[in-house]
Amino acid sequence: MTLRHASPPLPAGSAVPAIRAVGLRKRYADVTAVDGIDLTVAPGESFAFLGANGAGKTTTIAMLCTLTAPSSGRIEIAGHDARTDPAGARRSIGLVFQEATLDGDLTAAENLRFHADLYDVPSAQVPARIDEALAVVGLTGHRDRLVRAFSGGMRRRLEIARALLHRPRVLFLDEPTVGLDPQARAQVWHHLRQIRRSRRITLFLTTHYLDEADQCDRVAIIDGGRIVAEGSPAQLKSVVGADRIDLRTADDAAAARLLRDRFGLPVTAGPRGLSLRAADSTRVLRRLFTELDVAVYEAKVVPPTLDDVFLHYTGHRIQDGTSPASAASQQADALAAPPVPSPEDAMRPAGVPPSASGAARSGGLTCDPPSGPRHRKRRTRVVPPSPRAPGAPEARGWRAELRALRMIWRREILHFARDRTGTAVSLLQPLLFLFIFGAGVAGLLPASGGPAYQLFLFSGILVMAAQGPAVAVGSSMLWERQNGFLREMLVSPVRRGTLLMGKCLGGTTVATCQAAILLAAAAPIGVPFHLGLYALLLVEIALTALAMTAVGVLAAGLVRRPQTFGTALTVVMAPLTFLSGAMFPFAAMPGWMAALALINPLSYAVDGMRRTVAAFLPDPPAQLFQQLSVGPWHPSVPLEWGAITVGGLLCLAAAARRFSRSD
Ligand SMILES: Nc1ncnc2c1ncn2[C@@H]1O[C@H](COP(=O)(O)OP(=O)(O)OP(=O)(O)O)[C@@H](O)[C@H]1O
Repeated sequence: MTLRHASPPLPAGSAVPAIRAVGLRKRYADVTAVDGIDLTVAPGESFAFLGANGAGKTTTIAMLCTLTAPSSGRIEIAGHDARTDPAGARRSIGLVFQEATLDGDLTAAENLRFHADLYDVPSAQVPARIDEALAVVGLTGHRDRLVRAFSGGMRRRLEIARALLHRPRVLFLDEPTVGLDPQARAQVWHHLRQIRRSRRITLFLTTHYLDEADQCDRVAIIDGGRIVAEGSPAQLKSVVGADRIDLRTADDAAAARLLRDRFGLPVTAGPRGLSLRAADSTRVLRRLFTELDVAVYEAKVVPPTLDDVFLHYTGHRIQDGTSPASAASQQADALAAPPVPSPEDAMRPAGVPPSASGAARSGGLTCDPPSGPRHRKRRTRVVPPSPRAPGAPEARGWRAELRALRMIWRREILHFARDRTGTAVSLLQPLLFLFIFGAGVAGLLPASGGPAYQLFLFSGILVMAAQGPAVAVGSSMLWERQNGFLREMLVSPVRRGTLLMGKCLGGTTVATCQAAILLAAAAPIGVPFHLGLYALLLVEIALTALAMTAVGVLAAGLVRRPQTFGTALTVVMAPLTFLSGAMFPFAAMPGWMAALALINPLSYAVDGMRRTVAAFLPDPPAQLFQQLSVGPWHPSVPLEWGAITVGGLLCLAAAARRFSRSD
């Protein structure tokens, strides 16, 4: 049975709740993480979701923020239906994730700028908003420092600043202070209080810290995926009602016996003395000092806390750690902390469940029917569609999407420009192939070409240099998923297709730049200097990079872990490179290998570039520069590049389709 204090009436003029969820449920393969949650949060309210580890807090917040699709149920954020108008819902929310989701390789200001562009904050306002957001969280002096050098508390404050930048109506905070030291926690809360004072923003936070929940207007206790109690901290505590009296006496055993037999009060003994509950603690204390035949050294009255409320409704204390998902862990919790009976429980007739007595006692409570399978159907309500929230921004147009695309692209370029070591290392392999492997093999082939072998190798080296960083975009997406940054993009109102396109264009540009650096090696190995040739090679490198980036992002949609992606990449790309004709001519391949080369897309890129180089050579050795052929037919160069481009675009479409469906 769920006990709920009636939600406060919405403030005048705000008919649209900040958050409304009805019958929210999320089922993973073998776990029901959220099991039928209904809640309404008014604009300007602060609302805490209090629950132990695994209770379903993060899953609920992920659904409310449109990051995870509910298995069933309905969500509205500031009047926007999360299913039919996810962009509207996303524009209305700011989210501070449980794990840091900042880009450590960007500065604080760059992280904020990135966010402003994703949310299409008017360009003219962006510098002032960045200054303001940094000032609100006390980070003005750290504006141009790389975030990777920030402490945990500074990162969390920067995330709060970022979440506020687009002026959301609702700020979601998932365990905002988890892992922070007490000083950093205090700072975060100081800033949150300031933000609440200065803006009429709705705060929705999940926490398992009681003091944080205690500061909120309303608290919902979640256990096993269900809300078991909801109300203001004072209302919830009033359900427990009784104060706790901690006693130190001259003889605890005798005192406990007397308290039970003479006073009729259930007592628990602990390492720090005796504990009992009393609704009228003042009267009980007076009796203790006058009527108990055992000396009382110390008596401490502790008013009910949210932990007592939590214990009352869940049967375990929140500090006990994980939510008891299984009967075994429930037993362990029960053993670790047996529930202290409240006075109502003590007075309750046998057979009446504890929460029923609480409901009977507390005025102003609303009581949902029990949530067993028989009753669940009756709880499902149909919520009529809400009008659009007043002042809600217009739907995003193509300009906003273009702006986001440019920013995502720019971030890739910034990473590339700052990672000089990475660039140097990835250029090393093709250079080693060209100058060491190439020079060595050239010595073996004096009759068929000699130094011409390096000319032959050159196109393969260019493809290799473009292909590596291009495919690696898939790996970077998986790392971003793992370190959380991808969620910053996914929770924004930007279309997923735009996010993917931005990553692809960024990857294509970086890969093209890397391979273009190798054009500097063209003259030393004898490629004639001709601007037309260099321009053609640059276009071909870019087409190769685009196609391989698309392959990379498609592959990223098929695996979950970046480590798996890295291994798969080595296993797949090494044979494809050898089978592409990059290092030996098609004519030298045995029949089975030549057949495989024909179905290898890299072969067409290598062949296309090689034929471009050959067209500018005065006398290319025929044996080395033999074209790729399907029987007697030689595909033309435009056909080869057309096939590569179409193949790349098909991969991109498949990747976009997969990306738009993933959580
Ligand atoms: N992607 C997933 N696949 C399978 N089970 C999941 C997934 N995400 C969450 N769960 C399960 O759903 C339940 C609720 O998890 P959730 O992360 O929402 O809890 P929480 O209250 O946020 O816990 P914490 O305080 O530790 O973050 C847990 O049993 C968890 O193992």
